[in-house]
Amino acid sequence: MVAEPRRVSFRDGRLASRKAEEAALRRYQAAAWLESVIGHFGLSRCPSEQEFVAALKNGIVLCKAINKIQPGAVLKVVANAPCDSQPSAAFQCFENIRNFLVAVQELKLPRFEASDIEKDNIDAGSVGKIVDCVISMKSYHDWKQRGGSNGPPKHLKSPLAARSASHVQSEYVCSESSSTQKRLDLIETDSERQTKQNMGPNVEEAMERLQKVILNCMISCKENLDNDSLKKDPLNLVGTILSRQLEKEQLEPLLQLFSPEGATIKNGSNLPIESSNPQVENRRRLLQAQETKLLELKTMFQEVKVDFRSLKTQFQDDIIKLGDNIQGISKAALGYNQAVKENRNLYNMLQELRGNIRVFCRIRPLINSESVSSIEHIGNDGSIMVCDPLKSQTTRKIFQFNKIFGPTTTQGEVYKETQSLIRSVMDGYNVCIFAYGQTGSGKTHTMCGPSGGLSSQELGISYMALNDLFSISTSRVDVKYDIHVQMVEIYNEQVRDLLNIRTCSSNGLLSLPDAKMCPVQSPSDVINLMLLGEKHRASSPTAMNHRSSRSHSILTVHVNGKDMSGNVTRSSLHLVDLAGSERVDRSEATGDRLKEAQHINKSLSCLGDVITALAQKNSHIPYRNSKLTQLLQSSLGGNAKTLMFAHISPEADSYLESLSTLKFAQRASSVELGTAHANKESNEIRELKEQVNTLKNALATKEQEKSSLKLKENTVMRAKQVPERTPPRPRRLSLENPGIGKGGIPDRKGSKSPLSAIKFNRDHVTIHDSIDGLKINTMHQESVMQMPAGFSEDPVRDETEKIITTVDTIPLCGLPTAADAYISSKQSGLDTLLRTPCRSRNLNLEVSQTDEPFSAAKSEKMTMSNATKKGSHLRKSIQSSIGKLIHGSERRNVQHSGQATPAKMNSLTNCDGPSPITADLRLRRRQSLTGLPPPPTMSRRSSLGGKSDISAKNSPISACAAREYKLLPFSWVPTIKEAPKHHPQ
Ligand SMILES: Nc1ncnc2c1ncn2[C@@H]1O[C@H](COP(=O)(O)OP(=O)(O)OP(=O)(O)O)[C@@H](O)[C@H]1O
Repeated sequence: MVAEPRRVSFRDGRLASRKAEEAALRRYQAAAWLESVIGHFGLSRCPSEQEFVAALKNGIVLCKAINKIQPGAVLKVVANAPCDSQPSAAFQCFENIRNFLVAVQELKLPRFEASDIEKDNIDAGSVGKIVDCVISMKSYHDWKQRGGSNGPPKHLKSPLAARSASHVQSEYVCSESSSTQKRLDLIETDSERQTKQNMGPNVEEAMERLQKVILNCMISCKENLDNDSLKKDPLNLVGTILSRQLEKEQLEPLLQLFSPEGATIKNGSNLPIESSNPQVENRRRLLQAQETKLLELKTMFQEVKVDFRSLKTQFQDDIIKLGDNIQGISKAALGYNQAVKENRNLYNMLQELRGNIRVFCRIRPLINSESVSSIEHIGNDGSIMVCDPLKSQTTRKIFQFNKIFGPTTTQGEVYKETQSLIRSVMDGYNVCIFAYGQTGSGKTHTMCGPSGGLSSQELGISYMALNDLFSISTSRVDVKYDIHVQMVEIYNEQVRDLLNIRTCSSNGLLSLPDAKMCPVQSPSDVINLMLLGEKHRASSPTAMNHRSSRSHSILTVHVNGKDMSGNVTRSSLHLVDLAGSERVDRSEATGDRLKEAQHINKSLSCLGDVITALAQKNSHIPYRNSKLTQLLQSSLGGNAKTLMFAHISPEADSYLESLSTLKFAQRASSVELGTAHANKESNEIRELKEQVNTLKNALATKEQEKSSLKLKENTVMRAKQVPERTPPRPRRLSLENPGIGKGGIPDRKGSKSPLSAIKFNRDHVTIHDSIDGLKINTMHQESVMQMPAGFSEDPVRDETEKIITTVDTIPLCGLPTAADAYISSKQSGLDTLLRTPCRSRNLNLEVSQTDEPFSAAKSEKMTMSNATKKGSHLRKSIQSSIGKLIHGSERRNVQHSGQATPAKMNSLTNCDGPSPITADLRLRRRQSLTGLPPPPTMSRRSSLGGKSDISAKNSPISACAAREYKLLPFSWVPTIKEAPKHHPQ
């Protein structure tokens, strides 16, 4: 439809300016009223249309105003909602306006449409409606203030409409506009009034609305506003106007209302317009507005959706990247953790190799859960951070140990970490575990469990350790274990047996000879013994602990194992529950308790001194300052594996004690004990020991017999009283003098004999193999905390250890096995045997006679194999040698030497008969003894009588001497090679 060009006349111009004036006047009026009601809201006194609309756009002012005149009209005013481009803000504004309009409607005041105030390009009509609404609110307000008298307020419409309602006095209406108003009043004709009456209240409202619409239409269609047309056919005029307007606004329902018969009024396009209820219409409009809004929102939503999608993609990309990064970081963290773990393992290994005292720290739970803890952090790597929470300015201190157990750690978890150490007892290691810490910090809890608590969860380390030892002993079917238990306490510097109540007498070494050694067969035996021991242990209540141990208790478990092949292990496990250090002011100890506390503190201070001295590697370690340090000496300075549990009370008021414990523990962890050795004894060593023992006994018997023989001989001689004395028998000399002094100890001064050469040889060999084994035994002996001699060791072993200790001091080099053999034999009487022809022990010594450099390993190997193969043969030969020594004559010896055993046949061919070498050696020996050149021929008799050496070649002593020469250092060997030259043949 093409719009008709508008005719602009002078009158139109005047009217427009008038209308503008009117509108402005009303706007000012509305603004002034709003300001008077809600206060200044940023609008000038004479606002432009734009300013006016902008100030009311968010609906806050309007809502506030209507709430003033009708409190609670708008329940929810969305404050501070600038109607910017934000959808949420726009929606809030819309909410305000909508609520306002609903309230206005409820008050039956003229209203405008939400779209009127939201329009970006405002028009006069819309602003006019808003102004009308405000002015009507003002009227309503005035009416209410007047007490609601004189009927319901008349609402002033737009300037023109206001004039038409001429009955209503308006102070703001200028007198100049009266003529115009009069003209406009024609709108409300008599017939109209009649219609209004017929229509009822709804229709009245619809009429009002229609008036408004018409007015707007008239404003925009000014050409029709001449008196004649209005007077002639106002209905027709209005119809025309409306039909035009309808094109624009589609106000069919209103037009239908306007029709007096309710008949259909044709619009410009002659289409029927359906009648409608104004409320429905309002709703429809509202709906439309909302739909529009919804569409906008939909569009916005679509945009947001797109944005969201892109954000989602971006987010997913970021997540993937983040995942990759996290994976990288977690890999690095894993690697780091592994490195830390390896580091710790290596550190622990290093400590183990060095033999450091291992230190575990255990923190007991707070007794009063409301107290403040001084433990700030417990690290997985064995670090602990403490601070004094009672001081505002406190420095944090960090300590590092092998392991930290927090307050929630169970007994089982603690034992798990200790298990490997305890298990090594079964492999022959000495182990010492001691619990240290202030009174009440949980030492007894760790070692023995809580008082009376013997459930599997609560058992202390001691019980669990013994259980474990028993389970290992039953699982190892090839080893037979004997387990014995001792339990003592140090109470006021006295050592007391807890399993057999009496005070142990202590010698200078503070051994426990009197402590009862109880064999145990099962864990229940142990539990019974421990309960007995704990019952006897001194404990009393103090202010710090209701069951304070007043003594140091030491539970020692001795484990002796023997396997099928006869290998033996001996080890011991010391489980020490120290008494706690205490500040007597805090423990409130008096009388006996005070005395106990003094002794406890003194002995712990001595322990501290020992630890410090060990840590500083001092030459003097003050073990003897207290009974405790004396008892722990082997564990602190020996070859044992030692573990210390440092116990901490986490309470803030125990901070100083905790700090002192941590410092002590740190010092202890730096103590290097040296590598621990297993106390293993092989079967071979044991056999050798047995042999030594047998030989010792044989020697003793022989000595006895020899002295009795001598006695007999003297008696016979004395009885015969022969005037011509028989010349002394060199044979006797040869038996008695060389090498053997009184009591079987070789005469070292007789160095002219080949044995002296062996002595020389011995001086140049190194202790090896079996000597080492014996030495280990010595160390073991030292580390067994000097337990009762009767129980732990046999005399032979003691003897052997003495021997080794003596030998140890002699600088030796080369020929280790020879030295070993010599040393063992010399002390046990074997030196005599060395001169006998049937000593398989010498087999290995043959090796040294070759020109090739001596191979220690070869020799060792030979020694081992010989020792194994010829074990029984050795024993036989020793026995026969002893027989010979006691009874044998040279002749028999010669004969005997001729009857070589298979072993001898193999290896001692040179010794078995007269050979050039043996003859030569004999000659040499005789020469060395007599200093005379050897005669060309000598009878055997003369040899014995010292006159002739004929039979010397057949002498077993010579034969043996020949072997002994072969044992001598390399300087002897060339002489042997030269022997054939001097051979009488
Ligand atoms: N890890 C723990 N979990 C639960 N309770 C504990 C723990 N450690 C110690 N306790 C409790 O704390 C109290 C004191 O412990 P305990 O008697 O073992 O200390 P102590 O160091 O041996 O003291 P004292 O040196 O005076 O003998 C006990 O009641 C014990 O049950």
